[in-house]
Amino acid sequence: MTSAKTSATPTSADTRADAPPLVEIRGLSYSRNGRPILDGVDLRIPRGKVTAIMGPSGTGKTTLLKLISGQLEPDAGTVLVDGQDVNRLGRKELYRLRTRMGMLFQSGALLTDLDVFENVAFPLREHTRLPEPLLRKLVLMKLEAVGLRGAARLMPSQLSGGMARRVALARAVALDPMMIMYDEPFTGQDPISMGVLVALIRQLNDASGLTSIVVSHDVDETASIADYIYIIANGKVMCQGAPGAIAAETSAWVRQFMDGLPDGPVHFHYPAAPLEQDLFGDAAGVAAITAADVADGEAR
Ligand SMILES: Nc1ncnc2c1ncn2[C@@H]1O[C@H](COP(=O)(O)OP(=O)(O)OP(=O)(O)O)[C@@H](O)[C@H]1O
Repeated sequence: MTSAKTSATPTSADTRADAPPLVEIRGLSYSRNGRPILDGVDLRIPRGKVTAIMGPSGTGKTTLLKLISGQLEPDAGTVLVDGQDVNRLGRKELYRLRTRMGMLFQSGALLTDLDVFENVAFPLREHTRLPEPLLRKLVLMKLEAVGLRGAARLMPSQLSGGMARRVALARAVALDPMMIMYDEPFTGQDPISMGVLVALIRQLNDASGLTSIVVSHDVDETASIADYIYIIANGKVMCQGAPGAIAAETSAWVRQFMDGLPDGPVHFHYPAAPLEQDLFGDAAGVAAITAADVADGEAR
């Protein structure tokens, strides 16, 4: 008799190569005040993996996370999360789905009048009716996972920036979400804290069977833990691939972004008249920069 092969955990079953992605985005467009931010973006976030979304400042990465969590509504396209179209869900269903999405935003401050323990306990008290002894165990386990069980009774004002970010991370995973979205998790961290956070994101992802989306400008750190990278610019996916493939990519645009080169297809200089003309010509030279010059400069 042959026994059917069963997976040890639901997570290992979900991460099969043929499993549908946890997040699937098709033809997503979004504009603000008539200005297109995202323009026909297609993207797949596989289960159990760390997917990085990178791109220049102001290119719509945070906007994309807000569209995934249903905080914003797209002009066109669909966002499927765990098979559910977030823009077709009723309020209650969307709320329920959101409790399964952990978020760690750069500005995700801790509640200053609650200690570390109570900050992590907060979502559990809000969304569950767990008996106190069980809640206590869960909070301590989450704090243990980020290395801060010993800091449970400290107040946020007594924490370093890196510790505060780790407490926020413990709080973000308190409800055991299926996925976690990080928006610039390394900003303002010293190299040691950054190294700790980088390792922690990968560790939490793998140990808890999470799916992680990391939006970051920190190219090397992010590439070091990502399974797959999307680079977004001008409202579109400019490039995508495994970190090795992106590292081997030769396009001038991708090289400028990944290698942090000050000049390239994205210009260092805002379009201007020749320097000699500005310095030694008449003042009209400055006024002579027309809207057409600017448009031409941006198109180059
Ligand atoms: N509330 C808002 N009102 C109007 N415009 C906005 C608002 N929020 C964002 N934008 C604009 O939308 C565009 C995309 O912003 P978004 O924050 O998504 O970019 P980003 O890629 O995350 O940038 P960064 O890397 O600097 O955080 C930017 O041009 C920004 O100015």
